Amino acid sequence: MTFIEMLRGAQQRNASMLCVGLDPEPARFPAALKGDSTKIYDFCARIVDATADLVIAFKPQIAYFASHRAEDQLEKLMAHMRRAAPHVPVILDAKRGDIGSTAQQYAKEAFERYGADAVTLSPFMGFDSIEPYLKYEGKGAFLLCRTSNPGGDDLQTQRFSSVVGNPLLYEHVARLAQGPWNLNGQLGLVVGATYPAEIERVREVAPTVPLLIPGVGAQGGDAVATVKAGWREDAPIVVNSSRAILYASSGDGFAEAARAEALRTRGVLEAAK
Ligand SMILES: O=c1ccn([C@@H]2O[C@H](COP(=O)(O)O)[C@@H](O)[C@H]2O)c(=O)[nH]1
Repeated sequence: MTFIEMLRGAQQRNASMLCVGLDPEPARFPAALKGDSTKIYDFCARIVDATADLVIAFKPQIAYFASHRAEDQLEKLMAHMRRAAPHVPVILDAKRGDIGSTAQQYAKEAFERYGADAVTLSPFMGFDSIEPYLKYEGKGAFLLCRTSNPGGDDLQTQRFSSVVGNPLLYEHVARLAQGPWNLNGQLGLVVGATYPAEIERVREVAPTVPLLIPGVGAQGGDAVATVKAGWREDAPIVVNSSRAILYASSGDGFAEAARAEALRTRGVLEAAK
């Protein structure tokens, strides 16, 4: 099954466009696990088990594992998600971008080592830095387009004057992902929930690619405006929330609190369709 088919399947089965982001910070774990980086797997597996029937996808952010030398726990978590929630696609948030030969290694890491269904990529180095990922049939790749952080303005909203029509850089990325770069329908775009007007613009330029939309929850993005701007029957949107769900409670009932927050967020998103 391809990544897009998995997304559509999970969207329907779980009536959801919510993605739970797995950004484990041991310093924020509940008392029994607090500060212990050997418990990253245990913490994340509890969150996965508590929310697997509520999500369109899970999104582990690789830096939260690598910074604790916990790649082995990420491998174990990927295997757990595959076993416990086989219908839920996993997007590895790695934001890779490098020359082709190195990109081949990153693609192998994402799809073979970790078994991810999709990966996030920076398009900054051009098509030959993306191509190695597209060789993995059925896997997905989300290109950074209009990111959720304020610094996104530094480049992404600048005019690209050498291209016909003088598009903004993020509009140009959207156009490439909708058309010439999207050889086998594997590409999607990352657009921040903190910029709903730009989500709407991206949807005009790229009407049929899936959008990964981080920024609701801890970053304060507007969930309702996000759905109004980006949701389409025929092109999934994947709205990510990480910290607001993971750390909904710092008590022993953290997994139950995470489920309650995921249920609430899913409800807000669905009601805005
Ligand atoms: O534009 C972007 C791209 C990626 N992210 C990632 O999403 C989550 C957001 O976490 P919250 O706790 O919900 O704020 C995190 O992993 C980022 O690296 C993003 O925020 N914005």
